[in-house]
Amino acid sequence: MTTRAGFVALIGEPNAGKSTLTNRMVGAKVSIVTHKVQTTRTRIRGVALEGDAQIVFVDTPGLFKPRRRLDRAMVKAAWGGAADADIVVLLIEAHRGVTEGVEAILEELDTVGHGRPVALAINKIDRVKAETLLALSKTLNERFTFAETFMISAEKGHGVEDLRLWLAGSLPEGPWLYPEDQIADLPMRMIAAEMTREKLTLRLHQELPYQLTVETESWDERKDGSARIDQVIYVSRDGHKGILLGHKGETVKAISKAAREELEDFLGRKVHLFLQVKVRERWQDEAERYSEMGLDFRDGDG
Ligand SMILES: Nc1nc2c(ncn2[C@@H]2O[C@H](COP(=O)(O)OP(=O)(O)OP(=O)(O)O)[C@@H](O)[C@H]2O)c(=O)[nH]1
Repeated sequence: MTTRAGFVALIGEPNAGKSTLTNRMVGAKVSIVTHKVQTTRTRIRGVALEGDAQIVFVDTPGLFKPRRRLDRAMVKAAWGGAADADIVVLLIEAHRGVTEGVEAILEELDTVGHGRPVALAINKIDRVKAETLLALSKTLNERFTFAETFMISAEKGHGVEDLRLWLAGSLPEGPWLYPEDQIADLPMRMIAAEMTREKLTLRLHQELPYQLTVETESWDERKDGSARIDQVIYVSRDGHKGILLGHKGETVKAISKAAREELEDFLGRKVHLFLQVKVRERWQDEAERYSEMGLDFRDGDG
């Protein structure tokens, strides 16, 4: 049997739907999805099987103009993902069209995309009329030579199957890169930290979710089959700690409960989750925090 395998990098502006698409392709929740932008910090890979092909998705952080060290490291990781991939898929939001951000990505693609197929996936087609969609596709195809164009709704699933089939057929021939039952190569402790961060993002308002980071400190398998997971939430100010804890610790308790339930669902067994909030004024300047997120601290040098 001839097998195919390779890496597919999903790139696009923050909120384009990269995580949603990865999850739909993989069929399991490996990358966190929220309504807030820039939720993906690490290069999360999901592995999908399609016939004889194994498609490894690199779900990159959204591309945006970096200002802070953390932002710069995230954008660097995103372009790094695209440069290493066999195929690049550019995700565009149908209702937003060719924004300044999209224009900047296209310019960068002229160099990075060189030599590998770049497919265009216009996402969120459920939000626009057919005429708008066709006009957008025409404009984009005049601007860049895409290998193929797909109109999809990552959320509703429209067009996703076509994209997956095309990717499977376009990957290079070769042995599979991961064991068949593996859906993500992120260490479980990192996935667990991402799940807690997702709950924090959903629960807290405005800037706060961007001012914190979550790390899994320890993971103990217990004799009764359950797991004890200890996580630390780093915030940069005392005030943030107060908001996070809430009245009588109610906020953090609710977050912990939601994260635990999702972890139990994911692992299919009982979980004891312990969250601790620590104030670390300059966590964004600490190299160790970056490696925990799968980022390179030096990439933030600007
Ligand atoms: N209407 C509609 N909404 C969608 C579709 N796909 C994704 N979304 C929504 O768009 C928002 C962003 O989706 P994500 O998958 O988190 O986007 P992302 O590109 O991974 O975002 P970052 O991680 O911030 O870069 C979420 O609220 C999704 O539910 C779609 O096909 N239609």
